[in-house]
Order: sequence, then C-alpha cells, then structure tokens
Amino acid sequence: MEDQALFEQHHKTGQTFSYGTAGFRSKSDGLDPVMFAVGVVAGIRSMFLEGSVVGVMITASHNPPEDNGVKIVDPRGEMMEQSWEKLATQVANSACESYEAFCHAVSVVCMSVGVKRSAMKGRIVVARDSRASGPRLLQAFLAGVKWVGNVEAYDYGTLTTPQLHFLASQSNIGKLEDKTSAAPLPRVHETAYYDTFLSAWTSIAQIAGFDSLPYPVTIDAANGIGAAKVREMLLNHPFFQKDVSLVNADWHAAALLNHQCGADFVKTNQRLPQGVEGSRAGINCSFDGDADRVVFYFCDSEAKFHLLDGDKLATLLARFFKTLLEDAGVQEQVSLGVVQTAYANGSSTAYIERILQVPVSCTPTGVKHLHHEAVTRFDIGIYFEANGHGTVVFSPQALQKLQDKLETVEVGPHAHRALQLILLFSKLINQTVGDAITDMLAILAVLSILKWSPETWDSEYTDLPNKLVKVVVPDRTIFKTTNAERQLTSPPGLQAKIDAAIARVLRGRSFVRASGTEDAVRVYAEAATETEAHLLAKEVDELVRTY
Ligand SMILES: CC(=O)N[C@H]1[C@@H](OP(=O)(O)O)O[C@H](CO)[C@@H](O)[C@@H]1O
Ligand SMILES: [Mg+2]
Repeated sequence: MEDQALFEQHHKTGQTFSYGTAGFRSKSDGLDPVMFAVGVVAGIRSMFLEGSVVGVMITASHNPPEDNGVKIVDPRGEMMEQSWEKLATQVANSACESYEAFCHAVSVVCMSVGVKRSAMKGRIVVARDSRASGPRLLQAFLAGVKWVGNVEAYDYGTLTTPQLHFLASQSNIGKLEDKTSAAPLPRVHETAYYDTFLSAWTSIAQIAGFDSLPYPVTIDAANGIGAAKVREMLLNHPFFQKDVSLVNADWHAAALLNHQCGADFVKTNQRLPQGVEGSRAGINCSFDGDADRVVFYFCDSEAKFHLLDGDKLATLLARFFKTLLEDAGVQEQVSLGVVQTAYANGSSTAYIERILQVPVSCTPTGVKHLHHEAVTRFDIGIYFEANGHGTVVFSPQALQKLQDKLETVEVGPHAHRALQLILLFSKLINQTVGDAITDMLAILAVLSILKWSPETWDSEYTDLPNKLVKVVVPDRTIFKTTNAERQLTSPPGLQAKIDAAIARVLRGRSFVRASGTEDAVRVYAEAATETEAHLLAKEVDELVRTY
C-alpha cells in the first residue's frame, strides 16, 4: 500500500506519450507520472545492465520554458538503446492510466528483459536543466526510483545535458567490464568535466603555440544552464577571462529561457539574438537551453549577418582532421568521414565530397542515428545536424594506432605535432554527445591553429538559399519516408508531385517528413536562388496541405 501511495502522489491522467527523438517531451504540467515511470524504467535498465550506472536528464532543450522532458542515457554516455524506447513508452502510458495498469506493465517489462527486481541492484545519476518545473519533476522521478527498490540514485542538481552524458560515462569507467553489484555508486564530481576538457585545451595551446583566443568571443547562453557552467569553467580562467563575454546568461529567470535568443532562434531566424551587437569585433556563438547545440555567426563590415551552422562546423573539422591525418602520414590507416541528415545544405555536402574528397553518409534526423553511423562507419566520424548538434567520435583502435606511431616510430617534427594534435583533440571533444561548450572550444582551437578569421571560415563554400517550414496537419503519421527521410512512401502519389516541383527550379531539392518532437510536418526546400527556394517551399507546403 505504501508503494501505491508513492505512485498516487505523482499520478495524473489524460495524456499519452511516446519516447521520441529526444525522449519524452511535452508541456511540463502532465509529465509527473512519466517522470515516475522513467525512474522505474531507468532502475530496471541499470539492473538489466548488471548495475552499470545509467543517466537521466530532465530537460526540454530549446523548447519554451513551460515545456519539459526526460531522456535516459546508457552507461557509455550514449542515448538509451532503441529497443527499450517502446518499453519506456508502455510503462509511461500505463502510469498515466492506473496503478493496476502500471504494475502490470512493469511486470511485463521485467519479465521480457529477465530482471528480477528483488534480487538485483541498480545505479542511476540524474540531473536537470534550469527550468522551473525541474525540481518538482525530479521529485516524481526519485519517487519512481524508490518504488523500484534496490536502486541507488545520485542527484547532480543542475547540469548541461552533455555534462550528464559525460559524467554518466565516467561513473562506469572500469565498471563496464568488472560489474560487482555490491560496489557503491561512484560519485564522479562535476569538476572532472571541467578538468578533463580544460587540460586538453591547455595542452593543445602549448603544442600549437597560442596563448590567447584569436579574437573576442561572445557567447549567447539562451538564459539556460550553459551560462552557469561557462561561468564556472571559463570566466575565471586566465586563458578566457579577457576575451570571452557571456550574454543571455540569466539562467535563474526561467521565463527568459530560449526567448529571442539561443541556437534554435538564431538558426531558424537567421539573425542576431537579443543582447548580441552586430558591430562587435570577433565571433559570436549561441547555445541552446541545455547546451548541447552550438552555432557561430558574425556580421561583416556591411553589417550583413553570416551564420556558421552545424554544416559549417562539420566542414571546418573535416578539413582540419583531413590535413592532420595527411601530415601524420596515416591517411591510409585511419578513415575519416562526415555524417549529415537531409537538412544539411547541399553546398556543404558537395564541398565535403568534391573539394575535401571526404565520404559523406546521410541518416534520418535525430542524434542517435548520426552517432551510431559515425561510430560504426569511420575511425574519425564527424557528425552534425545543421542546427548545430553534433560531435566527433574517434575509434579506440585508431587512437591506439596513432599513440603507437607517436611512441615507436621516428617521425619528423611536422608529423609528430599532427599525431599529438589528433590525440589531444580526441580529449578536447566530448565524444558521448554534442556539447556546446566543448564543440565551441574545439572550433576556437581549430581557428587559432589555422589562423582563420570568421570570414575565411565562412568563405570556404556558400550555402544554397533554403527554407524550412512547419505545416500543421490533422494527422502527421500518414507521412512515411524512406532513403534517410529524403523521399515519401506515403501518402501515395505525393512524392511524384514533389519531384515535379523540384524539377522546375535550378539546383532544387526538397523533402517532407513528420517531426519527431512536434505535432507537425516539416518541409525543407533549397534552390539556386532565394526566390526559387521560397517558391519551392511554398509549392511543397501547399501539396502537403492538399493531402
Ligand atoms: C529540423 C530539425 O532541426 N529537427 C530537430 C528536431 O527534430 P524533429 O524530429 O524535426 O522535430 O529536434 C530534434 C531533437 O532536438 C533534433 O535532433 C532535430 O534536428
Ligand atoms: Mg538541446
């Protein structure tokens, strides 16, 4: 009965949920039972993994302040294995129904994965972003953890999403192989995050011979938790103190989160966020609300805004690593590739394939797809969504090869430096997930090493004019895609009409897919001129509406 009382405290009915692109997400009001259910599922997942530490992040990223959400992170810091998403969905929806339905769903899940709750132990680390609903939802989550029994949870308080991914993975070091379920939950301190990445930065600066940033950097932190963490990590650090300014840093003002600022605002509106002046010299960047995305931008001498989005980040890193691999003489042994989605600008894909001669792979939207492809296809896999969410992953085998070469083979100073730099960049980049802070540091290090201005970076290729629109339809589930979301298989006949519209404009490309995070269908169009891109978007938008 005590267990049921715990459940009832957080029970609400009336909504159904689905574990989507980024976990569960909705208006925060109805999320309490979902949080309770996630406490239970994360506990069972950890038991299933013989006590490895599982992470849980309470956030709704770039969404408005009244939203919230939650996602489960696996022991190596990656998104929860996809086959568990439907289990999480079942338990969450049963928790919105009744206690009986909930207990039944939990037993079914335990049975199907072979977990005996009374005989096993689980370990969880949890964190939340700066949203006002966070503390309440955390309580619902912790009640769920308590309900499972035998699960130890450590609450980090507020973190950025990538900090939680990183700290979860660090909690498992040495444990993934040696799972003694009697061991207590290791408490990796938040400072491990700062120390790891700052120490890589310092070593890179030493080897590359720079002792300050190339130019002033303004960070728009979207009034999110990233502001608090940048302040802690960088603003008192001698290297950054002088040249880094932080704006939209009011993370206590929950209502201002992502409001007229942040990575999503800048990418969608293609203009400066509130609080950033175009006239300021140097470079600017914007994080999203949980600091797992970053985009850069600057204004030229004619005050024209230039966006350096996820595609530009990927291309800069691809060019940089390609040169380092050649300098190190390992381009034959270590494969390099870029992973994008259909939203990547066509010019960026052409630049990577034709100019850089680096292979490109395209996956469906959602970081889990890109991450998986980057890890499985390449030794150094660079992946970014156009909106700025991405990272670089390095295979342990390739890193070992580089380390061996560095230690055992006589190489010239140029190759020696290149080997050292690749190894150090693998430590400067948070490989568990896209991370606004460490991606920003990696980009600033590359710009310093190349001695590139923002203009030089931007001039590598010119984006094709493009347009992204959201179409609200009665039922988005009828829109089914194939070929990494680039073509529709349903509703029948629509793709042929889209193809005909594309054929009417120069360098046209357009596709339609149902959003995984919003109740809408997205239409993307690009073409040789702005007029044609807008025309194509409008035509396809109208086609979607008629279906
Ligand atoms: C076009 C676009 O930007 N889509 C975003 C958005 O997904 P949708 O499935 O398109 O709603 O949110 C995802 C989660 O944050 C992010 O991974 C993705 O890139
Ligand atoms: Mg985010």
